[in-house]
Amino acid sequence: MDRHFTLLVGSVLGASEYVADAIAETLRARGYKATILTQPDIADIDEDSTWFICTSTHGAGELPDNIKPFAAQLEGEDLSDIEFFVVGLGDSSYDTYCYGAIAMETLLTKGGAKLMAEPLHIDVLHHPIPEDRAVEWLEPILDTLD
Ligand SMILES: Cc1cc2nc3c(=O)[nH]c(=O)nc-3n(C[C@H](O)[C@H](O)[C@H](O)COP(=O)(O)O)c2cc1C
Repeated sequence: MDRHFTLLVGSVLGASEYVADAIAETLRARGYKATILTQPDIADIDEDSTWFICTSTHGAGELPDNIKPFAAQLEGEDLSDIEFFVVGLGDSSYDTYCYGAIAMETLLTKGGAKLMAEPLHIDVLHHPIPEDRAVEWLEPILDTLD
């Protein structure tokens, strides 16, 4: 019950930040601690916390600029002590749908981190209020956690 989540946000236009806010609110309502990092840096993450990636995709399947340095920090790191969740925002009209979220998942998994639930990819074409979809996905997962 004393789990601490660190939300690691990748966003250009702010939608993923709204989603991270809603996730943090949901976590806090359950008694968990939640910290949001909008300029994620490995040095700022509480070492006992569960990581919660929340990122959109921009460009041709690229991560938002604000999370790129963090992604670079993870290259080659031993992440075997890390447990993590992933929520990605994307638009399914792109061939590179949710590639940013997939890239983060791949990096973490490569480092040995443990994925705690099947990632959620939110298609903003079909979910005009992505934070509602994120909370709907998260609630039943939290029912089974700890
Ligand atoms: C210039 C541009 C490029 C985009 N490229 C992709 C893409 O390659 N793949 C994808 O799934 N979504 C893509 N999107 C959709 C965004 O990921 C989506 O609008 C998301 O909600 C933006 O979230 P943000 O406000 O947190 O950045 C793109 C959007 C824009 C404006």
